Amino acid sequence: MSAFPSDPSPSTDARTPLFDRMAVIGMGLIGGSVARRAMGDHGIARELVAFDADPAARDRVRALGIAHDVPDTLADAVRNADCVMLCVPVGAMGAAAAAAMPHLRPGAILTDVGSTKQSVIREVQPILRPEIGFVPAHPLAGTEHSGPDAGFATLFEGRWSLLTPVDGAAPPEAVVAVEALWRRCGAMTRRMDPAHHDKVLAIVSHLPHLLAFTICGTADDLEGESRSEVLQFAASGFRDFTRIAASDPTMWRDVFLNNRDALLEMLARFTEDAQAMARAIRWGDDDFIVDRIERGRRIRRSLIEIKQA
Ligand SMILES: NC(=O)C1=CN([C@@H]2O[C@H](COP(=O)(O)OP(=O)(O)OC[C@H]3O[C@@H](n4cnc5c(N)ncnc54)[C@H](O)[C@@H]3O)[C@@H](O)[C@H]2O)C=CC1
Ligand SMILES: O=C(O)C(=O)Cc1ccc(O)cc1
Repeated sequence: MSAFPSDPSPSTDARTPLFDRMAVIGMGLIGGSVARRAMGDHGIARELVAFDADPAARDRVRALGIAHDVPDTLADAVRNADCVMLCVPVGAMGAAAAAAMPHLRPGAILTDVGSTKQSVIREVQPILRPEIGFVPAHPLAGTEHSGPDAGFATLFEGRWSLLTPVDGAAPPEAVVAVEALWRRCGAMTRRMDPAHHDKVLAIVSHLPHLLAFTICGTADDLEGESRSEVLQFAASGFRDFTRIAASDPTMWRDVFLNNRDALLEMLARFTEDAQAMARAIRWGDDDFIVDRIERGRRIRRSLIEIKQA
């Protein structure tokens, strides 16, 4: 494995590419965004190869010109790559890693962008060849859109990318190289324990998506006039939920099923808190209600302060 220097700068200047040949597997929102960034001469890869299991997606990637090469097999895409990034739904990570493994060249780095980290590690680690470095990662950036047309090169700018390296799964220089890759995508990086990652993401991302899907379902179940009025008079609160609820079903089914324990724990806590709010409304407990709303406002203000800092 070649030695990669530590690269703390988030600069986007053209420079010596980190990788000679990088392969992106799964050319949807995230893979398509990484590919567009890498094709934009940000010192990421000299050659960007892309593969998607869906032939229509491969054709679209060719038409968009967001990869140097789009082979028809995963084996051809990963062969001779020094970095392979899996950008498929988390439920497909194990199969994609297994399909790639025999064709990876010794010293190659295998990384992923999955929204859950323990499940991906559980599936990839047992099949990892000793001469391959595996560096799990997760960019905290996305939209409700999916597919090859949804990506854009600036998606990761100013956003976090969390790395959850596992002892013995990759040499230190492979972890540094993946950090450098995300910085060249414009992201800030942090290393995190995989179990901790899954707990944090359960509350900041997975539970909010679950709530959005559920509230839209609840509104959709209303009968007659009330149901049509939901759409007619939807104010910004409900609209904000519908944006999140427009996200890809396969991706989110996989996230929920692959972060089951942490998500169910957060859902149980949420349900308890929602019940406490229901009780306060029933009994007219003004102080409790105001206290909860003020907490929400404080969190919103501190988020805006962090963004402006
Ligand atoms: N959408 C988002 O906002 C974010 C998603 N992620 C993670 O990134 C990954 C990709 O998500 P998106 O790009 O949003 O999904 P997407 O649905 O836009 O794209 C996924 C692509 O993977 C392809 N695919 C599925 N199985 C495959 C396989 N076995 N081999 C090759 N290609 C395969 C599909 O045909 C599709 O084109 C997921 O693991 C997701 O959890 C991470 C951060 C944000
Ligand atoms: O669109 C949104 O609101 C998101 O929350 C994007 C997102 C979705 C999944 C992730 O794992 C990370 C970020």
